[in-house]
Amino acid sequence: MAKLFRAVIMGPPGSGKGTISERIAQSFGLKHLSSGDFLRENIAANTEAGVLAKTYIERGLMVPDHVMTRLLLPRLEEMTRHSWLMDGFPCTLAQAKALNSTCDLDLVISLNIPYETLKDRLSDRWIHPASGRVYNMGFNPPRVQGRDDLSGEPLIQHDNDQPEALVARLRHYKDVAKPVIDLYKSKGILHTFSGTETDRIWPYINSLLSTKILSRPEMDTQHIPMP
Ligand SMILES: Nc1ncnc2c1ncn2[C@H]1C[C@H](O)[C@@H](COP(=O)(O)OP(=O)(O)OP(=O)(O)O)O1
Ligand SMILES: Nc1nc2c(ncn2[C@@H]2O[C@H](COP(=O)(O)OP(=O)(O)O)[C@@H](O)[C@H]2O)c(=O)[nH]1
Repeated sequence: MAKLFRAVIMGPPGSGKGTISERIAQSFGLKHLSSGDFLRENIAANTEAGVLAKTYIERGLMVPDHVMTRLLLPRLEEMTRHSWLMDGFPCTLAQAKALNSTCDLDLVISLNIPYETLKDRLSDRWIHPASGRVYNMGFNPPRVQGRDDLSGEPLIQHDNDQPEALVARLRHYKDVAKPVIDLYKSKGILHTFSGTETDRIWPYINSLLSTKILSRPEMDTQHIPMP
């Protein structure tokens, strides 16, 4: 059996982690795992960790490391037969160390996007809160303005996506991500991509992954695109 592939995608808010993860999942058959999705599922199901996480998210705060690891690591440990790409975790050194003790990562993608680009994208980001699906009025608009494509429910904007909150969020990202990036650099698995447009970065990520993921048929067949 081909070796399973484990990857992480990192980057500041608005850098395109979710957008690029979806493309990777579609093209390479990896399962796209998202910390935000796990949190939303747990909040909806009223689990102990979900109830706790909600109190932080409602205040616009990061969820504490021990809650994140308690929530995510058992789920990752269960995924013994799937290759996956994790988006949104780890985002602190403590989370990275906890993940390290659970699995060996093959690759880390780090997105390096200029501030002005992040500001423009996020001020135009619309979200379907129940699912976390994201839209951008210029880049990937919903089919019906202001409505989620699948459910038809209204889209919202987050206050913390607006420029006033963004500077603090980016500063926080830089502070907490730096030691994580240094750790993955020292392990020799970090690949950084810089640019202002997802469509221009994507071919480079695509060709990197094409060299790393050789045996697609062994992967989760549900996610393999039809020929
Ligand atoms: N690894 C994590 N550690 C702590 N808190 C987290 C983590 N991942 C997500 N959260 C929390 C903070 C977020 O406000 C909330 C929802 O996450 P997410 O859906 O990734 O949205 P987001 O919009 O804040 O991130 P981004 O702007 O990077 O896409 O969950
Ligand atoms: N204009 C523009 N918007 C983009 C591009 N790539 C992603 N977006 C949008 O920018 C926002 C942030 O992207 P997202 O994937 O949510 O980033 P994340 O916060 O890192 O997960 C979303 O509204 C995307 O639709 C791009 O190349 N150009």
